[in-house]
Amino acid sequence: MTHLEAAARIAQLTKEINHHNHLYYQESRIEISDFEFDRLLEELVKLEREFPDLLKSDSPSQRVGGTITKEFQTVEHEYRMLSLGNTYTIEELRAFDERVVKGLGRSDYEYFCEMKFDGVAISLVYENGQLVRAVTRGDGNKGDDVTANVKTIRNIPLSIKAANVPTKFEVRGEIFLPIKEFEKINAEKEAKGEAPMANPRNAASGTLKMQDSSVVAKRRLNCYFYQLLGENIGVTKHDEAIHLIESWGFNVSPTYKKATTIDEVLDYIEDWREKRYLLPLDTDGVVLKINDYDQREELGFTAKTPRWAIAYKYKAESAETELLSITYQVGRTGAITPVANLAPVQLAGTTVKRASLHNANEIERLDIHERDFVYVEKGGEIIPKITAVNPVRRKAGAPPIHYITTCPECGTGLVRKEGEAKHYCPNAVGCPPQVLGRIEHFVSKRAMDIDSLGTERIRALIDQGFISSYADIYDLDNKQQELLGLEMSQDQYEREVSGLLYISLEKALFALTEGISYKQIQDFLLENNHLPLRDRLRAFQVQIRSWKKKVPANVGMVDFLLQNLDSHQDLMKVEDYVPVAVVLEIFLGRRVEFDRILEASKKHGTVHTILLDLQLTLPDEINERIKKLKANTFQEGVISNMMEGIFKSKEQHFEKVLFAIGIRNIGENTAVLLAKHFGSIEKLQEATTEELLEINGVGETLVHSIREFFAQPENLEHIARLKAQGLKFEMEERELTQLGNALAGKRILASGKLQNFKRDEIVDFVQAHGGQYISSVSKNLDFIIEGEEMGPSKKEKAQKLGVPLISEEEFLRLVNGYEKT
Ligand SMILES: NC(=O)c1ccc[n+]([C@@H]2O[C@H](COP(=O)([O-])OP(=O)(O)OC[C@H]3O[C@@H](n4cnc5c(N)ncnc54)[C@H](O)[C@@H]3O)[C@@H](O)[C@H]2O)c1
Ligand SMILES: [Zn+2]
Repeated sequence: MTHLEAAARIAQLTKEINHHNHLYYQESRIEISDFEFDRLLEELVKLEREFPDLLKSDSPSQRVGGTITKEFQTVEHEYRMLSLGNTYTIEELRAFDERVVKGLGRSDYEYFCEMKFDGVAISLVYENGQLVRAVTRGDGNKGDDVTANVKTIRNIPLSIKAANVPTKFEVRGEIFLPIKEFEKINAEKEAKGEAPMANPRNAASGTLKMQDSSVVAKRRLNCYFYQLLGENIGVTKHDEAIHLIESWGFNVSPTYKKATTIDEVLDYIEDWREKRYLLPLDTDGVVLKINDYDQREELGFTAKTPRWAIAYKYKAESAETELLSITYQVGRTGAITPVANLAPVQLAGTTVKRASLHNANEIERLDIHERDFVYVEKGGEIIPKITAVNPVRRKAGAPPIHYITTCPECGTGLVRKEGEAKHYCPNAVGCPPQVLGRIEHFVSKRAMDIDSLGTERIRALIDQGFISSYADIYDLDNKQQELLGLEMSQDQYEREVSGLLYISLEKALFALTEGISYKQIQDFLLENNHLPLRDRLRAFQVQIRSWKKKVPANVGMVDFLLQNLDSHQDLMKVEDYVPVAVVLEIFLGRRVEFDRILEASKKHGTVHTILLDLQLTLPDEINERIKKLKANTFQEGVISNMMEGIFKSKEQHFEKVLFAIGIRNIGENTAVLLAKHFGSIEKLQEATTEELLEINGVGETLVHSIREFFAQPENLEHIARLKAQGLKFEMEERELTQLGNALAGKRILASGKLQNFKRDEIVDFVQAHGGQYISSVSKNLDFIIEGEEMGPSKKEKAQKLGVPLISEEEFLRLVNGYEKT
């Protein structure tokens, strides 16, 4: 490589690495795996070594990757927080060991092996036994002061009472989100239709940088400690330090081990290669450190890493498998997510059947064709990822995958907003998962608060055609009769391509027989599932005889089923299922022609709705039998409970209704602001852009959302219907004091001139959001809002007392940010 080529490549690598560092540390996101990232960095280091004159002091090879964010106070570290050199190969580990021998001039040293925890580095400073500061690694020299957030982590000791505690010391460790917790949060996010978080590490770093500690407290972050620093701390070896901090109450992972040779280190690495998946957190390797502090000092440091420690990183496991198909999921906000269905393959201790594909760009980038063999990898992410296609195994003539252009749920043409990678279904009012999302929001606690309408019930009502918008909820009152017996779940049904509805064989046999439990039938069918359908039914008759359960009646009913199946042979297409029409014919055959039953079973999704369509009056005995075909059904208690909740919700105040109708970007607090300001939905609808922008916290985006909402005729129709039902679309005469809880428990003072508030307005505003306004500077304050021309003496006092100052803008973001979470 020529000097010129090297210079160009170095510039390119620098740009790329800086980009990934920014994503990783600033935005808690990744676009490439750690392995790919480390390869880029390695290439850069190699080039810089070859062409030393091209090494710049601000090269990413010379700096610790993180940076400082402006939302937090910046604090200088007393001892620099460094990176670790890392390697993915055993050879390089041995080379490291040889360098240690050379550096020390002898080989009587010990290694201390620890797992490399994949979280966020943190430094805690204690003075006189009290936690005084928690700071992120930042750029290694300076970091963000995140003390308030760290204090919410339960197993971090706020004060330490022990005899041997030095007056001042620092401990370092890794903050992480336990995998279980991560999965729980993601499940909740998914249920709300929000984008899930990519992996526990990103989730932990994102959480740690939140502005509102009360939200941080709800996420159960945890921490493992692995370093003690300070003057006169009374230990000379790392293992002693670990035991000491453990005795002071710091959480230490019990996975550490001492080793006297590099071979013992390699054993440790092998030992944990698979076992690490059983740990409660993600780990990405092993760190080995020289145990003795004097020896560490002898070895010293490079610009960004110690020479006495190194990380061995496990390379993400990869496996090859066949792509079977791609499913396109529609989220509750209309976002489309493609998911690859794979031939099952073993990977990192689990069986993988699905992998995420993110978006259309990703499919294009990978150049996936139908039925390709693909490589899947489990990196930092919980859901495995397709990393590449194996072109050698591509089937001749396999067409490339074309991204869908219409919504798989409702058929509407998909759109893609500028600058966004995802496609969306724009049919917010008619697309079933979006309708579900909107109705869930409408009935939620902080909106109309109808808790008797849970997700499963809403889904049942939508699927069976009883509601298709939130306005329909208030018409259910007139349909109570039809709701009786509505099926909650439709798991026992299957629909065949022609549209015909099938029901599971066990449900059918359960309804046709008497005195035999559902469990007995299931067990019998499972044991005999090697037999073809007709033989299985005959065997079942033999079984009924040996059970001696109502033999003539039960055997006779199974005979009916066999006969009916014979006469409708053309309908039998789904394994382990029988056509609903064929079963119903046995019960209803004398009352209605088969063709009508058949037609109805093509139109409807449940036995309940088929029967409503047929409009028959049936004797109780038959009704009881048919009921056994259904899954959980709506009973009178459930219905009256639902109706009561719906009726009561009409009392909800205007601001709740305004929040409930789901205008994009209107959160709970904004709804209150708008309701208070305009007083009625008409006034809001008529408001000019200028009038809207005058309100604190209303920006262009919100104005656009409001316009968009009122431009849709369906929304206007829904509002008209809700109004007719008596919902409140205007403010009542009453004192409005409580706006929200964003500042709950916070003690706040504002100083200097504020842009958005007059003196008494800010007091009201703080109180209305649950905070307490304090009139003088004291150490009890959580923070001070720093206005223009804040008095210097006040400022000095605040800084002395360690009370954080935040700008007015940050303060507003705090209140509004809370609203959005
Ligand atoms: N995929 C991407 O886009 C991307 C971007 C930037 C960085 N990265 C990855 O992140 C890593 C970041 O590098 P880095 O400079 O933060 O160093 P590092 O994470 O490789 O190593 C240093 C850090 O390890 C942590 N650590 C965990 N367990 C430890 C233990 N037992 N003892 C000591 N430290 C322990 C500490 O937080 C320490 O700060 C790189 O290896 C790279 O793979 C990836
Ligand atoms: Zn759709």
